[in-house]
Amino acid sequence: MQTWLTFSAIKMSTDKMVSSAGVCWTLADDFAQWWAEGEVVTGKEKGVGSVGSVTPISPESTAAVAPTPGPMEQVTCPSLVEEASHAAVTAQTSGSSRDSGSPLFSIRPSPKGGMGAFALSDIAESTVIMKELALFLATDGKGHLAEELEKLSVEERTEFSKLACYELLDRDRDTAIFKTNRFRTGSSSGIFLVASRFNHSCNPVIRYSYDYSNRQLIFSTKRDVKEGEELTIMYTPNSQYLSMDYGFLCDCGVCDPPLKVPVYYDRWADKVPHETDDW
Ligand SMILES: C[S@@+](CC[C@H](N)C(=O)[O-])C[C@H]1O[C@@H](n2cnc3c(N)ncnc32)[C@H](O)[C@@H]1O
Repeated sequence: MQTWLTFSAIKMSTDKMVSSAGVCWTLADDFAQWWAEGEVVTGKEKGVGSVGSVTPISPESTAAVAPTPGPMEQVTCPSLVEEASHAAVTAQTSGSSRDSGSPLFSIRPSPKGGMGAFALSDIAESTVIMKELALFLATDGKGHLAEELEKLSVEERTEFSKLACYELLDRDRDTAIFKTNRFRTGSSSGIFLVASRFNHSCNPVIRYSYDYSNRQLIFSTKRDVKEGEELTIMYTPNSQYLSMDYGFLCDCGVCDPPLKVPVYYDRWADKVPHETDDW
């Protein structure tokens, strides 16, 4: 019998509570920092413009081969549902705001494609369903990803290679996996093995923020969730980038016409953790 990977809500001790100061972060602040530090170096990072009005770069620099998705081989990662990875264990033990130890969600095949996260019970609005440490952080800088991958154990490296991969993002498979799954964590991006399994919706169920103090990605519900519902996040507020950056066309039904893009949005910054509800 197959056992899905499940995630429990564990009561947080006071010292593990996240300070709001640690979570608060804006793209504008961070962009100013990269710019000043000269960390804006390659590919997507070559934003043009000033903080607050970042000019989108052309699709070619992200999906060099073609702007529209062709047939792609989706890594469905069958073994993920049976093995608790390093990050999964971290996610479990990092707890949530709910007192019960019962599982809140499982990772299993999704009708959207590949794997997805699904609620195992009704979950109330504003529940922290997961806190996850990064498997690693890396920039797009030449060689940095390879350097970080070198540091992983064999098991961690295997988990990374099982993640979904939109192959048109890069000829190098590791880089393509990195780009398909990364979350922005300031001047670098992080790979979070469990968070990587959450699919996109333009009307997502989950909001996510990054806690710099504890280096955790925090997922919480935006509204009440019903048992069995897929737990989705928003990768980008502009659905036209989903085909170029992730290889699928959005069929959520709420993004046509496209969602309003806030002025501070930089398309370099897909999957930017945030705290507000304004997109
Ligand atoms: C970060 S992964 C998300 C988890 C992925 N489904 C898996 O199996 O690991 C991103 C990939 O998931 C798929 N995906 C995510 N959201 C989707 C959606 N709303 N509709 C179709 N495919 C989606 C796309 O293939 C995308 O490249």
